[in-house]
This record gives sequence, C-alpha cells and structure tokens, in this order.
Amino acid sequence: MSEILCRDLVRIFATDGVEVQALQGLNLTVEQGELVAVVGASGSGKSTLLNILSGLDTPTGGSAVVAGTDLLTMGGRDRVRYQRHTVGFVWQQTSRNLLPYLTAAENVGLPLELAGAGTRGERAARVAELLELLDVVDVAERRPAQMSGGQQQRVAIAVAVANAPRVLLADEPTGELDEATSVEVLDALRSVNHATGVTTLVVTHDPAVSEHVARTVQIRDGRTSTEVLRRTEVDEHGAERHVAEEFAVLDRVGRLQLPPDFVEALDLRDRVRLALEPDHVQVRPDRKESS
Ligand SMILES: Nc1ncnc2c1ncn2[C@@H]1O[C@H](COP(=O)(O)OP(=O)(O)OP(=O)(O)O)[C@@H](O)[C@H]1O
Repeated sequence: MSEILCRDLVRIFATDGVEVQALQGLNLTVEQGELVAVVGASGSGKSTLLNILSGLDTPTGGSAVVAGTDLLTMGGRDRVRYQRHTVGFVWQQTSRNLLPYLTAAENVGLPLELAGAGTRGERAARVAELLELLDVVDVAERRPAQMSGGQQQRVAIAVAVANAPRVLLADEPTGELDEATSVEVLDALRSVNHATGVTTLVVTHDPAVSEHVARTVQIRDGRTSTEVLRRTEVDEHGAERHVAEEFAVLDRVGRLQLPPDFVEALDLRDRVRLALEPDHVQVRPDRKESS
C-alpha cells in the first residue's frame, strides 16, 4: 500500500502579483516501509514538498494523501492530530529538533509525556529502547551542546519516532554535518526504518545521498524527473556488488523529462520526432532531412 501518494501536486506562490510555481504537477509514490531520498538543486521545490507533507502548508491543486490522510481537505483538528501522531520530523537545524536545556533522554521522553503515553515506567523503558536503537545511550544524560552534530541528529531521530509515527520526514538531516557524520546519520535513518518499518522520506540537495539509499527520486523544476534504484547483487564467487540504475519518471499521462545533458548533446528544442520501435521509443531532433 502507498503511504505517500502525490498526484499532479501544484503549489503556486503569489507575491506582489508575481506567481511562482514551486510545484508543477509533481508525482510521487512511496510504499509503506520504504526509505526514499528526494534530491534536488536549490529552488527545485524540495522544501515546498516537505512543508506540504508535514502539514505546514496546503497545496494549490492536485492530490496528496499520507497514511490515509488527505492533505488537501483535512481540517484544523485533523491537522494537529496529523502533525502529532502521523508524521515525525527531523530538521536540518539541530536547534529546531532538540530543546537545549533538556538532556538527550529528556528530549526523547518529552513527546511521550505530551502524548500521555503509558505509565512513567513504560515511558522510561521506551526512551531506553530508542536511545539504544539510535546508539546514543552514552549521551543519554548530556544536553545538546555537549554532543557532536551526528549524536544530536541521532537523538533528533529518536525524538521524531518516539510516538511511533507512520511516516518520518527528514529535511537536509545531514546539511550541517561533514561527510563521515552524514553517512552515520543516514545509517541511523536506515536502521530505524528497518527496525520500526516507518516509511521514511529524506529531502536533500546532496546527490551523494543516493549512494546510501535504495531509491532516490530527483526533483527538478517542481517535478520528479528521474529515479535511481540501487540493489546489491551477489556474483558467482559470492562477492557483493552494488548496482545503480537510473530511470526517467513517466507520469500517468505519459509525460517525461529528458535529462538536460541529453537535450544538450543533440541540441533538442521546441519539438522532437518520436517513433515507436518494437521495444523502445526513439526521440530524434526535428531537423529537416537534407536531400
Ligand atoms: N513563500 C514563498 N513565496 C514565494 N515563492 C516561494 C515561497 N517559497 C518558495 N518559493 C519559490 O518556490 C520555488 C521552490 O522553492 P523551495 O524552497 O521549495 O526550493 P528548495 O528546493 O527547497 O530550495 P533550497 O534547497 O534552496 O531550500 C523557488 O523558486 C522559491 O523561490
């Protein structure tokens, strides 16, 4: 079952009579339990998408359904419930994720307390379980300022999944970290996804993230354009090999975006010639045949 389903999602911002189409008919499907990275350059619409999926913003058109909640029609009370129980967030700025005057354990315990989950003992057991899962038991009694950036983000992931949301949204969770620490945080997201089955969407400008996740969706000009799927193959000698394949995204009505380097290489513009071959479609420049 699809846990995140966006169809022809449009978000138009109008400022001083000027319209900006931040999302221009975006299509995205994430299955239950999947971990997907959405990668795009600055201005491609990543934050707009994440703000919509987290219930902070409402799309102008199209449809967006997350864990069975229709984000276009949900009312005020549904929105609060959605943000508290259905989705969890990890933001780029660690200061937005953790309260500076609470220890790691207190930060993780806070959402449980606010939700009135279980008895005090049950909550303590859940905090211990989460700190263990994120491998931050050793910093349980430290405040954020006494932890490394990677530890802060791992505690932030524990906070985000404390109330067992169905979907975990992470906005540039590695944006403020060096490469080695970024890998550590991605690994942490992967183990939480694996251990709890929480559907996870990571949004980032960093194309290197695709090396660490099974599926990466590229977003360009407010639309999903290509996908990279990675899998591990075992050869006849038992050696593991990572294979990455890139696909273009085809929407429901058959539209696709050609990669810019293809367009440039053949100087494609305005219109192209299409031909259906037995097992592929040919795209050629619209040049007059010289006789
Ligand atoms: N509140 C707003 N009002 C007007 N335009 C906006 C608003 N928010 C975003 N935009 C525009 O929409 C487009 C997409 O912006 P968005 O912030 O979603 O991109 P992004 O991929 O997250 O970029 P970055 O990585 O720089 O944050 C941009 O052209 C941006 O200027």
